[in-house]
Amino acid sequence: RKTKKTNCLTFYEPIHCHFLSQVMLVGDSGVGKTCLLVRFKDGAFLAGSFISTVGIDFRNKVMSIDAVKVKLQIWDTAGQERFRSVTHAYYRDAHALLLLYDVTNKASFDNIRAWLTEIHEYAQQDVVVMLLGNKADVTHDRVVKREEGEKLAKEFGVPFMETSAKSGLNVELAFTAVARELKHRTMKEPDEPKFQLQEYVDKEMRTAGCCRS
Ligand SMILES: Nc1nc2c(ncn2[C@@H]2O[C@H](COP(=O)(O)OP(=O)(O)OP(=O)(O)O)[C@@H](O)[C@H]2O)c(=O)[nH]1
Repeated sequence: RKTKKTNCLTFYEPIHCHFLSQVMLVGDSGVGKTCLLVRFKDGAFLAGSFISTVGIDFRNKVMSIDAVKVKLQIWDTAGQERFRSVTHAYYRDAHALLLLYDVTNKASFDNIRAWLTEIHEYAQQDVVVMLLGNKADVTHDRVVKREEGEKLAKEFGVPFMETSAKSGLNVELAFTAVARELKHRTMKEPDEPKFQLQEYVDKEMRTAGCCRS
C-alpha cells in the first residue's frame, strides 16, 4: 500500500521508503547556527574566527527513522538583519524551524519573541518549531538559565532543549526529534496519536542521563 504524500511502500519495503523535508535554522547572528549544522553533518566543531553566513546556505543529511529514510535539506540562514529579506522568502517552504539563541548572549534570547512573530508571519501555520539554547558548554559566561528557556518555550507552546555545537550535546537529538515529528506527520495512520516531541526529547535525555537538573 502506498501512502498519499510519499512513495513509501509501508508494509512491504519500508527501507525503500523516503521523503524530503526542509529544515531551516534561524536566530540572531553568532548564536551558532552554522556550527550546529556542521556538528550534525560532519561531527566536527568549527573553532576559530567567526565567519558570518551570507544569505543562505544548505546541506543535506539522510536519517533513518524506524527504517524510513528521511532526507533533511537543512538551510542555514544568515542571522544578520541585512539578509532578513532573503530568509523571509524561504520560510514558506520550510517544514521545520530550529530557532536558536545563545545562552551567553541575553539579547539573542530577548529577540526570540521577535523571531517567533516573524515565523508566525512568514512560515506555514503547521510548521514544526523547536527552540534551542545553544553554547550550553559555556559555564562562566552563561547569562540565560535553562529554566528561562523552558519558560519561554512553554509560553509559546514549542519544544525546547539546550545544545552545544562545541561539545555535541543534544545536536543529533534535536535533528532526530524533528525528523521523527516530520516522518510521523507524513506517514501516520488516521487513528494514530500525535507524536509528542517534547516528551520524546525529555525521555531521550533522561536515558542518556543528561541535561536535566
Ligand atoms: N562555546 C561555544 N561556541 C560556539 C558554539 N556554537 C558556535 N560557537 C561559536 O560562536 C560563533 C558563531 O558561530 P556561527 O555558527 O558562525 O554563528 P551563526 O549563528 O551561524 O552566525 P550568522 O551566520 O552570522 O547568522 C563562532 O565563533 C563559533 O565558534 C557552541 O556550542 N559553544
